Amino acid sequence: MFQKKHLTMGEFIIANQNSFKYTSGELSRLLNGIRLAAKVVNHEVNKAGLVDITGAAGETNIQGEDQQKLDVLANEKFIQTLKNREIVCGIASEEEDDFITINSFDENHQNKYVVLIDPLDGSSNIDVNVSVGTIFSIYRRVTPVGTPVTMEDFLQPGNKQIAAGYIIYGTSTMYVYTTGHGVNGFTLNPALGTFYLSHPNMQFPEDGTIYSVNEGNYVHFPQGVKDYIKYCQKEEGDRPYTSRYIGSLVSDFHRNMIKGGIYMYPQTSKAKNGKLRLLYECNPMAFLAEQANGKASDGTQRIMDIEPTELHQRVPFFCGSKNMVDKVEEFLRP
Ligand SMILES: O=P(O)(O)OC[C@H]1O[C@](O)(COP(=O)(O)O)[C@@H](O)[C@@H]1O
Ligand SMILES: [Mg+2]
Ligand SMILES: [Mg+2]
Repeated sequence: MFQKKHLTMGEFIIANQNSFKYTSGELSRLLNGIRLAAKVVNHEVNKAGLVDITGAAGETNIQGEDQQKLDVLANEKFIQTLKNREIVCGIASEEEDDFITINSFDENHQNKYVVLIDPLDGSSNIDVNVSVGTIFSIYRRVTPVGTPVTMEDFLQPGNKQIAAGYIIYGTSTMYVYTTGHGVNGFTLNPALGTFYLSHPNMQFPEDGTIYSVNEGNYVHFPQGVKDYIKYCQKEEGDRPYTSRYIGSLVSDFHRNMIKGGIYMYPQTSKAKNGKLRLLYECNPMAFLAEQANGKASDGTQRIMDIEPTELHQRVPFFCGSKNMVDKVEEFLRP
């Protein structure tokens, strides 16, 4: 993998597209399409508060959540940009009840890729100027080219992903992705509008000292999670660990990947599958975690081996430094 620092993202994609099994330039164009939409959304996010793009949009999505104006705007920008790139045959989004079929310009369903997207992650942080993100997951279709895309193309296990990544709109804007050859991070130079390779070959430290969980739900957690949190807080060895929870999955994951830590969104007595969505939150973050020497599980099994059954299904999520995820699985074992 060619990872010379300060390469532009465009140069990096071209330099490395031969490491990709189906090299035809289509995946490169798809990754570049996401980069374009990310810049448009970044521009909007940066002026949140100045112009009327904060607050609720007045609609609820299929999850029963109030859609924020930026959820809707980001959803539109990514869908429009991907539609125009003549590569995608279908898109599924957190903000769309059902998947969207995208036909090729020649009307013969020639496109090969499906994209699953969380257009704006960390919606509860939009209005309070805390970092948010976008998460994406890419698969090759399983139904034959020349036919319309079907649900089967979206309900693939995470271990079939060909690429995944996120954009973080934070103190700087970064694009972090994998195509199954490690994880690389690119930082946007806002003056030039160009992403540069700033974080080559990102790796989770095997051990960490940060745990990220919404402790406000503590009383509703399974006993094993409660015991693990107590373990993190115990004065012993390199503990107590530090509690850090931003409330944006992308941002908590990003920090933990750099510093070493674990992010948890467990099941609760109120939500037996937790909150996070398997297809466009947990699978892409799990692919990145594993490619960065980390680990992701639902407490008992590998996230990427879960056979999906629904577009918006939720799963408990434990993700981060390998030894920390092993430890919480130990506490969760009956
Ligand atoms: O407020 P809670 O219940 O702790 O949930 C926070 C979690 O929910 C999310 O906001 C869910 O994602 P969306 O904002 O895309 O719906 C995660 O980013 C975050 O980690
Ligand atoms: Mg999300
Ligand atoms: Mg979202």
